[in-house]
Amino acid sequence: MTVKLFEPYEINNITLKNRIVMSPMCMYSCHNEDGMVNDWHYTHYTSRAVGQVGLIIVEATAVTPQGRISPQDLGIWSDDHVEGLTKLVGMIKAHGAKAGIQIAHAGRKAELKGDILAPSAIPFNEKMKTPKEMSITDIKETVESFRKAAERAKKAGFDIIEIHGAHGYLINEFLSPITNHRTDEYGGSMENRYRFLKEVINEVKTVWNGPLFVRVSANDYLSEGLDPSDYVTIAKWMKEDGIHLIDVSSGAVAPAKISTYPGYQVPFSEKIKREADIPTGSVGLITTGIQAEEILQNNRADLIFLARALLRDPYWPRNAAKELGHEIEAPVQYQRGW
Ligand SMILES: Cc1cc2nc3c(=O)[nH]c(=O)nc-3n(C[C@H](O)[C@H](O)[C@H](O)COP(=O)(O)O)c2cc1C
Repeated sequence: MTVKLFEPYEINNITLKNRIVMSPMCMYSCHNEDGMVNDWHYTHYTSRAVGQVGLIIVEATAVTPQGRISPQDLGIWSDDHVEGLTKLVGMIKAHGAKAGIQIAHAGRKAELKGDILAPSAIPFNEKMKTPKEMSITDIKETVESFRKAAERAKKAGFDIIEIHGAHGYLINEFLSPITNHRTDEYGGSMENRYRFLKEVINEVKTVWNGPLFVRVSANDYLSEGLDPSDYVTIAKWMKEDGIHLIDVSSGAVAPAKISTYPGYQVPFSEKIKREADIPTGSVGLITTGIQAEEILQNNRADLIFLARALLRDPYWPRNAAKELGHEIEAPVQYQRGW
């Protein structure tokens, strides 16, 4: 039986050399609150490319200054960001990985000075600021900022764009009835709550024809929130709107107690993949090659997204290959010691 984890994967004319994806992870490492890439980012991302990860997705990168989660987040809200991102993409690709970027807006979970934005004026918890309810102008401007971010990502040479629609940030806040109490065309029915994401997708697609992913939180873990069945419907709409893959995460739209265990989000990916008939990525406590291979062999996801496992071990792919009895070529520099 071939080892699927190390088979190439083609998506919308881009070929990944294997199915291993570095999941987006904020590094909160910008200096001067300017959103600029610095040496930390070059080293951090390039070392995972050297470690033979197939696709590196650069962390949640803010489409507006107000859309940062923290002042140290990476930014893509200005043309000044393109130069550093171009160098980063070049370094990632020089080591054989494809480069992706997650474009994001933090919504009511921004921990910043000044106004923060959300579909409705409901704070995340009692310690956080009450956001301003977005006007139609705020909505239109934010949708446009996603398009401009995509244009800059294209200029920087990224292969893949992922829209951050998960974890209780702005897009997730529009989708969930817990955080969206609007009475206009952006609130009420699920179709109306999807409208903001639909507009972001359509706007991004005016400038981007490469692979386009969306990360979702497929379960709010609260009875009044969304569940994986709702996300099957949303995934069908996203497929119609031209999304190529759904990266399936969960939670964080509102405080909720959940228990996590190895592969706890895999069933959500499996359900969306089967019932909406769209490629998915699975993420969450996937730590071994055998676990990753089981998910792929049983068609429960198309790509394996790894976060903390790759923080601990940039050479995770090499170790997973050993575990699965599969040979992968070492980078030239390591051929004596791989
Ligand atoms: C330090 C850190 C930063 C993260 N930042 C992001 C982010 O920028 N965007 C995102 O969608 N998820 C983010 N996540 C979530 C991860 O991408 C991933 O979904 C989660 O950690 C579960 O995967 P794991 O069990 O492999 O770590 C972050 C996680 C960590 C540990």
